[in-house]
Amino acid sequence: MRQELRAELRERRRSLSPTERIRAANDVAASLLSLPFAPQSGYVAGYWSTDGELALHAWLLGLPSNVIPCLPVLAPGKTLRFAPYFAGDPLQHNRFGIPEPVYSESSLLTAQDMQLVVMPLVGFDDEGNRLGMGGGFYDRTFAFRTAPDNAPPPPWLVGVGYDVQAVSVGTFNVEPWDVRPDAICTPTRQLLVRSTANSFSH
Ligand SMILES: Nc1nc2c(c(=O)[nH]1)N(C=O)[C@@H](CNc1ccc(C(=O)N[C@@H](CCC(=O)O)C(=O)O)cc1)CN2
Ligand SMILES: Nc1ncnc2c1ncn2[C@@H]1O[C@H](COP(=O)(O)OP(=O)(O)OP(=O)(O)O)[C@@H](O)[C@H]1O
Repeated sequence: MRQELRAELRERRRSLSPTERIRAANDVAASLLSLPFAPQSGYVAGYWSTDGELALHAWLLGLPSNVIPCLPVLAPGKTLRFAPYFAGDPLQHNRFGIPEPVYSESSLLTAQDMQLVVMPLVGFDDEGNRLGMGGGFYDRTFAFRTAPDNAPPPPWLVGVGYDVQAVSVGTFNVEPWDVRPDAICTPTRQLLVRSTANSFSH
């Protein structure tokens, strides 16, 4: 069921016009930069948009100068690590054909090193539940944010997608391993699931 829904939602985001994409990238950048927990220093991670994903270049350009942007890198065990990336740095394709920075093992950063991570959405609902590409990469990488550890942020996790990726609550089942983002930003909405490090919301 998740697979059919993913196919439909991926098709929806691929079919948006260039004008809609440019506007969405600017609006989401403003939304991300205005989050109550937007970091002023440290490492943050975005993603290199593919398959119609909402592009993050406008957000990257607007980051405070003490913030170091990173991109996800495929790591052993179907997890992610992160490598600093600045415009113009060399890239290489991973096994999904998604560009990653050309990195040395020793320069890789872990999930715990990040202040904030933007996670691409395939779908989401009004309770802030997230549907991804289906690899479980983000879920595995940030499993320490869910039971039994329930570690508080950072990293703050923020889902990003277009408004057409919204579905009603119950359209997809939430699984025990699903990591719920702390916020979801779309071009028109900023859904705060949790906005302080101390408060747990359900
Ligand atoms: N831009 C971006 N980068 C990302 C992710 C993402 O969702 N978006 N990821 C988020 O997890 C990780 C990669 N996860 C992925 C999981 C599945 C597929 C994918 O295209 N699967 C194909 C078929 C599988 C295959 O080629 O073996 C498909 O579903 O059609 C791509 C990336 C890390 N980097
Ligand atoms: N913490 C975990 N430990 C082991 N396996 C996991 C974990 N989290 C997810 N998985 C596995 O990953 C698979 C895909 O999970 P799911 O459908 O939730 O992916 P997704 O959140 O859509 O993808 P992604 O996180 O890559 O964007 C599931 O079959 C699940 O068994």
